[in-house]
Parts: sequence; C-alpha cells; structure tokens
Amino acid sequence: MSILDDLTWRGAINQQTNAQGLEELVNKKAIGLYCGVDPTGDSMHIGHLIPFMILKRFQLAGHKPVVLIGGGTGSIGDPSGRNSERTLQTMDVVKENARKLADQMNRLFLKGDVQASGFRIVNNYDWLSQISLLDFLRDYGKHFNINNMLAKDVVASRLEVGISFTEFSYQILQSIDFAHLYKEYDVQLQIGGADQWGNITAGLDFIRRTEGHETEVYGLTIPLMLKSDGTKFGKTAGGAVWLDPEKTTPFEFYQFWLNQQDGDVVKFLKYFTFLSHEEIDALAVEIETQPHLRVAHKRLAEEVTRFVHGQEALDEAIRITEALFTGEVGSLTVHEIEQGFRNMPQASAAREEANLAVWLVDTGIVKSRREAREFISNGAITLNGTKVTDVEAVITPQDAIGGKYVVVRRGKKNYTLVTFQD
Ligand SMILES: N[C@@H](Cc1ccc(O)cc1)C(=O)O
Repeated sequence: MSILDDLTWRGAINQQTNAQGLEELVNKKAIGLYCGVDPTGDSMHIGHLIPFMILKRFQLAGHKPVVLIGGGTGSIGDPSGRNSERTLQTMDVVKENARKLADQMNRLFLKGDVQASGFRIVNNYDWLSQISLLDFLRDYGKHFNINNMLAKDVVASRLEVGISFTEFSYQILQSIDFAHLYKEYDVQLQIGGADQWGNITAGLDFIRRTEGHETEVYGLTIPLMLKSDGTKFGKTAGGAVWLDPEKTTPFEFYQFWLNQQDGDVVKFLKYFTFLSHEEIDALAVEIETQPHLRVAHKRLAEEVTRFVHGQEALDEAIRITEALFTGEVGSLTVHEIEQGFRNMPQASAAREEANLAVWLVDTGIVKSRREAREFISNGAITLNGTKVTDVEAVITPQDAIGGKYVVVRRGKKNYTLVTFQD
C-alpha cells in the first residue's frame, strides 16, 4: 500500500493538489518534503504533532523529510486561522523558542532505525534574514499578485477587522521558504494543517512562476482535528497538552490519552500511532466487544507516550497509574510521586517526629484530633500505601519516600501529598 493510500485510510488528507501526480511521484522515488512550525511558544503541543506525525510516516516510508523551524516567519506571525492581529514577540524570545522546538523535533525525528534516513532540520531565519528590502520587492514581491493575495481565505476574512501589511506579507515568506527548499534540497511537497492551504498554494504558484510551469511540486493539508462530542481536541481543564515534560508530565500525557472517549479512540490510533491497519482494526473490535477493558485506550496511551517521551517515561506513567488504582503508592520513586501527585492537594510538615493524630490536624488533612483518632481506628488512613490503625502512632521524616514525601490517603480516594520541609 502506498503512503498516500495509508494516509487516506487514516482520514488524514483534507485538500491536495494533483493527487494522481503525487501518487506517481512517491511511487517512483524517495521525495523531499517539508512541514514548518513557527516558534510562537516555547513548546509544541499535541495539535502540532498532527502534521509532523505525517512527515514522520513519510520518513518511515523512505522519503526525506525536512522540518522547518520558522525563526523568520515566527517573528512576523501567520494570520492563518486567527481573527485578530498578533502582538509581535521580541527577537530574543523567538530565538529561544526556536531552539527549544528544534530540540523537540530532533527527539521525535532522530529515533531508532530511521536515524540515517535523511532527516533534516532547518530554520528559515537563516535565509529570510538575508533578503534586503529592495531584493524582497524586486525578486519576490513582483511575482505576487495583490488580487490573489487578497483572495486567500485567511486575508479575505480579516479585511473587515483589518490586517497589517506585516501579516499580509506572511504568505510571501512561506512561499520563499518552499522555493528555497525546492532548490536546496529538492523538496517537492509541503504538508500542513487545514489552515495552511492558502500559504502552501501561494508557494506552489510562486515556484511555477520562477522555476517554470512544469515544475513538479505539490501541497497536501490535513483535516482539522475534531472530537466526536464537538469539544476542542487537545485541551484539558489544565490547558493545552504540551510535549515538554516540564509543562505536561509524561504521566499527565499518558492519562490524557487513556481518558479519551470510546468514540474517538480509533481515529486517534490512526492519527497518532504507527500501528498497522490490522492492529488498529483489532483494537476497534475490542472497543465494540469489551469496552470496559479499555484495551484500545491503553494501547493508544502507550504508543503515543512512548513516541513522545520514550520507554522509561512510559514505564513510570504506567507504574503511577497502577499505584493510584490499587492504592499501593509505597513503592513509587520520588520522581514518580512528583509527577503523579503534582495536581493533588498538597501540604507541608516540619521535619521532625510527631504524633500522627496531631500531624494530621497540622497538615490540614483532618479537622480535629478526635476526628483523626476516629479515622485512624476505623482504618481509613494510609501513609504511603500502608494502613495505620494505632491511634498513638508516631510519624518521622524517615517514613517519607526519599525522606521527603508522604502520600496520605483518607478514605478511598482523598489523597494529600505531604512534603517534609528542609
Ligand atoms: N505558517 C505555518 C508555519 C510555517 C512557517 C514557514 C513555512 O515555510 C512553513 C510553515 C504555521 O503557522 O503553522
């Protein structure tokens, strides 16, 4: 099956220029293709992952992906998909973000057996910053027709509210990139999210005008990701789901996928995993026949977490998930505790030995000593997974995990993470 048939099966194609031509091209040779991301933030989130997973699929199929970090375009700001003007970021912020995104991209693309397969990472600041104003107007501006530029959905929809010349010019910059990569690295295909159609087709027109009308270049966009319940994909109560483990821990990342609705899981398996059609079809049957086992959800969470964060982080996420389920948190490491409990109620305690009943009051977990003794004698208090029933029990910092953390559970589900202060 060709890579394009695979993408069709995954529901990953929105719009395409000359589908047949591209099909023939990819079957004939290994092509260069690219996708760009602007460093508007200091991390990618899972929405960004969608086009880059597709770039990765091309890489796995033997093609040569170029990842473009938009250090130049990011300093201007793409009006696509936005209904108001952006505030410019300082060049320092753009540069720092670009560095962080490049690190993340390297981790995603330089994996395992595909290391040597021609993956390249470029920053358009390198060439866009070299173009002088006069060159820009003479060598590039001359090829762009204002009527065509105004007709792009993105621009047309902004004319009422207004759009600056800066953002209006964005499509020229992205077109220069495509032409540059075509000439330098033989890049013949650009892919992007659905909102990139206007920028991508602007680039195709520009290349054909400057390199000849027969030039074989293509564009492909990916549908906007929608959830079956109509809510926005990729958002949680806590905000976006980031790829940076400092912003969204691998445990939270794993949980995000694990908690998807049954109706979305197959679609996400198709988009976000490299499992075969047979494996995904088999998982779809699992959802139909024994949904309570959540086999497909677990597999989805495992595959995506391993891809983004690696096997070790995945193992930790699974251990934390199991510990929270069984209540046996005593064997978790400090790092696992920090990930698993960072969004749970927190308390701190002085680094000294104390009577447990008093300590429970001081940490705010119970209201009074009488209540503390009642909970303890009823067996409703566990410390790091171990039930305590002695009302005279004493707690010391040595009881803490890593000398630091005590996970207190009151009743079935009320967790508090108590930290011994240094
Ligand atoms: N405009 C794209 C990013 C991009 C930048 C430069 C390019 O050449 C290609 C893509 C976006 O906002 O998603």
